[in-house]
Amino acid sequence: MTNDQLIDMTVIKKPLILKSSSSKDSSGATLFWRNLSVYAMDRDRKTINKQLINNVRGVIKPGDLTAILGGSGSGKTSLMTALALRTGPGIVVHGDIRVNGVPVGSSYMKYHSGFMHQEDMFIGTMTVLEHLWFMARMKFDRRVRNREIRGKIESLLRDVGLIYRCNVRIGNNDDGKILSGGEKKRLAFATELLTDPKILFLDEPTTGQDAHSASVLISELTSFAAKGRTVLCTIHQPSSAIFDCFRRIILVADGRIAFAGTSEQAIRFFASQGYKCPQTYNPADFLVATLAIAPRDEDSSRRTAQRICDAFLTSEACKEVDVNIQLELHIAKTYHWRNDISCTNEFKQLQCWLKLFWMVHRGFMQVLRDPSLQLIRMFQKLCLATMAGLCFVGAVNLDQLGIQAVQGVIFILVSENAFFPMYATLSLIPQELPLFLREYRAGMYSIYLYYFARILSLIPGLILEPILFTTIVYWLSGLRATTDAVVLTIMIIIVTMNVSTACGCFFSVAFDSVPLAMAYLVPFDYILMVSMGPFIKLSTLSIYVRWIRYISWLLQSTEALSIIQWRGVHNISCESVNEDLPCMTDGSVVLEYYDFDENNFWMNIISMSIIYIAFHIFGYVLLRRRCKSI
Ligand SMILES: Nc1ncnc2c1ncn2[C@@H]1O[C@H](COP(=O)(O)OP(=O)(O)OP(=O)(O)O)[C@@H](O)[C@H]1O
Repeated sequence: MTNDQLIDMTVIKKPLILKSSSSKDSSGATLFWRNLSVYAMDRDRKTINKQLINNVRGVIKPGDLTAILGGSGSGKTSLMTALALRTGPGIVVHGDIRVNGVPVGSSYMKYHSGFMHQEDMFIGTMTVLEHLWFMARMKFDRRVRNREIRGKIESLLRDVGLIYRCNVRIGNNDDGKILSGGEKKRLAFATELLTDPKILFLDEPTTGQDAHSASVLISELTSFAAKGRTVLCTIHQPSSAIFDCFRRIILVADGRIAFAGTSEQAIRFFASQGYKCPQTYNPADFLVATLAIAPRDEDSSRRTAQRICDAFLTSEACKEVDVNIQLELHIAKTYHWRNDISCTNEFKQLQCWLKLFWMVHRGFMQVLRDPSLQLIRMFQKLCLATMAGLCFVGAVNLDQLGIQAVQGVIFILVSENAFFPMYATLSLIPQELPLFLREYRAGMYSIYLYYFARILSLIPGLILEPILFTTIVYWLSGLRATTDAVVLTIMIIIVTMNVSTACGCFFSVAFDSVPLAMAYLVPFDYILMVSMGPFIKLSTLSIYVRWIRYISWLLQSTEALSIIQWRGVHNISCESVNEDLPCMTDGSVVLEYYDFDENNFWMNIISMSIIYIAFHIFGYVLLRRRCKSI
């Protein structure tokens, strides 16, 4: 879909009823919490490392734009992620979090709330439109038609001012066509608005934006809240104009609530505690500065903050919070219809295979559009294949020296299509893990779908590359010129490359970083390489590494390729050989010399396939474990 198509698209006459994950129930959501504490656990997950939030309560209502304010490290993000039920595994939340008086779980929040994170994460190679389209497909009910999705995306792009940037790539840093930091924030905002969530959480939405863009975003939030949505955001140093837009504020200091209510109430409350905001001061700055823990005067500023938090507990504003909570509980008991908040059953997720399609599509675009990865890689393959092939021009003959040349070409074919892809895949998971975890935790897809989609999107490259490389080397070196031999050689090299990539995937999941994965992979590769065949007779391998025979796909690949070249060859000449040296006139003798068995051909292919599946199964299991533990 082009920009023009999108802009000129016929306006849909009847009102859109988008069956997003949250739009089925149009009633508002009053979120309240009581006795809420949040703890960060130690690595062992048994002992508490730090209390992030200390026994707090509060209410936010539909229609209100509420801001959580506080100094850096005061606990704003911890409070908001706890309320959104999106804390990581190392965080424990204790307390009562309810919507419309009913306790809610993370699945409710997944379906009915949006969460805009402080750090934007996008796939830089996608355009704005492609990104929103992908998100819509993943988040919308499957009954929503494409036309409706287009309409929704168009109106959102207009609202956030990105309509004329819809075909621009989101970009990373090194490519000319990229969105600015502020535009990325607006895109992240539009992404969350796609599903029209009942509750919207935003962590520092204005960070990185100029004053004008920040005000535009806040006014967008105000209009979104005005539609009966509940909006809660954390914010750092808002300007006076932005501060005035917040219907209610929650001030946080050292994990406690220092105030909750309107900004006017806050200023009056602080004045009553002896902290009067000067006329010319930005009230937000004043309130945050009063509560901030000054590094040079930590004890005294901490005492001040604690005193204000204690005073808030006996204030009128706190009583108002309590009254509101009691009222919500009473309404929930009296009007049972309001309790029907678990309408997620009606939501029909996109079918697995369609999700897989969109994820593979995104993966393809990532691979295809990454010039650093694709073009350079193909060019490199082409050059390497030509150079390697040229080294063997005229050397592959049916004589004693030719035997060495054939085994040399086989070594080049196997090693070049094994080691490079293996190392190239090592960065795959560490690079993508943060985005994947975010999307997985937002309930967009399952772990197995992600893993499967990622493998599928790599496969075209893993077929094209070996075909290109093998064809050039095969032709230049002049290996056995029968169709069978060429096709089988290409097939085995494709399998070899795929197994190597599966091994790379496994190591990339197993270790947190690329250097750590390399530290383990390099010695493993040495063993694989030494036991490939050309360097040592397999029967003389030390007993400690003899097992490698069963798991070394490099050895199995070398054996299969050697069988292709030497099976049925009976006329190797001995003319150029010194009379004292043995002469191998038959292909079967050559295979024997390397301890290869002619009957192992299909067994090798089956073994390589089993190793491929095993690496991916282990990779998937480890990825699952990592997702549950990070
Ligand atoms: N997982 C954790 N383990 C230990 N300490 C943590 C953890 N998460 C947060 N903290 C600490 O808890 C405190 C509150 O963190 P939080 O991110 O909620 O603050 P914040 O008010 O959002 O800060 P900022 O405005 O700088 O983002 C900080 O001192 C932080 O270092």
